[in-house]
Amino acid sequence: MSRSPSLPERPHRDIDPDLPDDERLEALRDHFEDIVDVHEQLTDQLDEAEQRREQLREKVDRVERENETLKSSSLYIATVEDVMADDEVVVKQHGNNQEVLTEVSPRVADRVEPGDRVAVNDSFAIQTVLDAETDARAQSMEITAKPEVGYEDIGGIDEQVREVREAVEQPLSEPEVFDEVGIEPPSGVLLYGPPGTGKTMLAKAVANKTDATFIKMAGSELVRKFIGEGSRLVRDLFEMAREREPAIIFIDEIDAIATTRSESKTSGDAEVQRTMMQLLSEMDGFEARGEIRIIAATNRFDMLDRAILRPGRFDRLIEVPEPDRDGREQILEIHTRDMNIADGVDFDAIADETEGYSGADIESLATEAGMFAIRNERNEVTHKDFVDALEKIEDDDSSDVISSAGYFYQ
Ligand SMILES: Nc1ncnc2c1ncn2[C@@H]1O[C@H](COP(=O)(O)OP(=O)(O)OP(=O)(O)O)[C@@H](O)[C@H]1O
Repeated sequence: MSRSPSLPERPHRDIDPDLPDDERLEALRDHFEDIVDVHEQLTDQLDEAEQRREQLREKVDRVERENETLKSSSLYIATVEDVMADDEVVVKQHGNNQEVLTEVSPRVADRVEPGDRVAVNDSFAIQTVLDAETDARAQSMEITAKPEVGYEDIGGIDEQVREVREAVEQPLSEPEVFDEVGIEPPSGVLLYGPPGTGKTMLAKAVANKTDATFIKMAGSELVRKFIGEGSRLVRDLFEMAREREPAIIFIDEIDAIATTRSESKTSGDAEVQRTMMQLLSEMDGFEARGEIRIIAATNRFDMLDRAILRPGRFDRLIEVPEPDRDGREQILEIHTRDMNIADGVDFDAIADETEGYSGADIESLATEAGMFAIRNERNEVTHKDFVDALEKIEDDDSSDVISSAGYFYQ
């Protein structure tokens, strides 16, 4: 930044009033010349300041224009391959892998390095450098080498457990069975039903049973701001799975990228559509009898784009409903396994009282009952604690604590 020039010294002269007239006149003339001199210097400085102001205004206008372009036009994601002299770089665009020699906006020129992920505009000029890709990958995927959930931890959905084992576990553990019979196992399995009913648990339990890495990604994570980013994440997801075979890919909230869209085709919609197409093409590309299985889940089956349900895609649909009375009792037993339960706790009666509760709601109920025991300085949980917990939950929020009650999903 340039420093503002220092001001000229203020002219000052002591003129003795007792001097003869001609000498006083001479002194005043000198003083006047000093003043003219300073005035000229100040005028020069003012001109310079004005020029600088003009330059700054132009710069502000340019930045504002660039900002507007950045905001208004679609940007594409690319990776920098090579940085050359004269602010030129080679970038490879995600999505089509096109390599282009392009220029960098001077604003970001000194920050661009090979390997960076950048956003480019229609003419491939680099507009901005994005966060490190590793971070984006790490943030959006949950990877567990061996999840600690077993089938015995899941209550009330035995039929769904059986179906998942057949469609996901068996192709991984006994692929030869499918070979011998000469059929392809289902490509993808879609679990649908209200929230908190055990869909994620099911996927984790299969991974545990088959010693497969569990890789979870939420559909909402795949809906990205920049063009090409969602499809890139989908590619990363499958790449990650290939690196860690055997693997179970679990895409939660698949509706975020696979809903039926209205007539309006905004660029955001088109991008979501592209992400879904990338997912389908990755699924088409992998070996049905291979070591990677894919499970998706949704609470909004009604909104799904039917294209994803075609054969070869998510072609095995498994509904995971709210637990029935017996299911609720089983889930209660599972979630109280490690609790110090007093004699006389009547799970049968509690199951009757919890109509509309999901598995997750029942888990909260058990925790709440335990809290009542602690508040009363007991280490045993009594039937009354469960009754108090039920009352508290109903009082706290009769509408949304029982999240799955009346939830529309089909
Ligand atoms: N059937 C069940 N048996 C035992 N526990 C359950 C069951 N369903 C849900 N839970 C409990 O609720 C928690 C949340 O369940 P989970 O994440 O599997 O639900 P989900 O169906 O995937 O929900 P969402 O649709 O909101 O992702 C589990 O960690 C578990 O403690």
